[in-house]
Amino acid sequence: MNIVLVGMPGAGKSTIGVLLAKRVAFDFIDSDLNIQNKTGESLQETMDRDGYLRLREVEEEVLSELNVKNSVISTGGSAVYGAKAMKHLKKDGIVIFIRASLDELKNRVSNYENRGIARRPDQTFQELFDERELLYNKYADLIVDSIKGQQDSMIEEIIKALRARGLKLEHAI
Ligand SMILES: Nc1ncnc2c1ncn2[C@@H]1O[C@H](COP(=O)(O)OP(=O)(O)O)[C@@H](O)[C@H]1O
Ligand SMILES: O=C(O)C1=C[C@@H](OP(=O)(O)O)[C@@H](O)[C@H](O)C1
Ligand SMILES: [Mg+2]
Repeated sequence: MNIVLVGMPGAGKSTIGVLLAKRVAFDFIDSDLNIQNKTGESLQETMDRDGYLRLREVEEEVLSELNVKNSVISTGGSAVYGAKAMKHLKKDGIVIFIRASLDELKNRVSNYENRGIARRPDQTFQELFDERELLYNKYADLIVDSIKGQQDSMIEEIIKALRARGLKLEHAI
């Protein structure tokens, strides 16, 4: 069984993911790095040359090809646009929506224009937030609020919720 983190850019998926993996003695995958490995370039370079839809396409390929167990998978914020990938991840994974407020995200993502977010060029942060909120909720098995400076207690909350769902986590400390 895997633990899959979804949510907006800046929500804390990568930060929480690696800490959580260490806590529960799972492997850790940040799918953004897998994408860069596959393309041999940065996410921004892929998007600059081929557009944001191409980045979403590669992301879906990478996620659909994952064949892992006992792993925490921190996805990129646009992963939920890939229905096939999400179906694949949900087959053997619990999906956790790391939910941050729009205001908190705005503080954390200061460089919205050039941070490599896979979005329509005319789309505002608010519009993107609203569009994606629906998708994160649709795929989430669990929702955990991303509280400023509270990474440790978020991890406690996740472990508690996973155990309540029957996940063994026998090596968790
Ligand atoms: N709970 C939190 N409180 C304060 N800052 C956080 C929290 N979680 C993440 N951050 C910060 O927000 C930024 C984005 O985090 P990151 O893990 O890269 O998010 P994501 O992978 O969801 O885009 C980083 O600078 C990180 O240190
Ligand atoms: O939300 C997005 O469109 C994206 C988020 C990024 O990952 P993080 O969510 O980890 O920042 C990365 O996958 C890519 O730049 C696109
Ligand atoms: Mg990330």
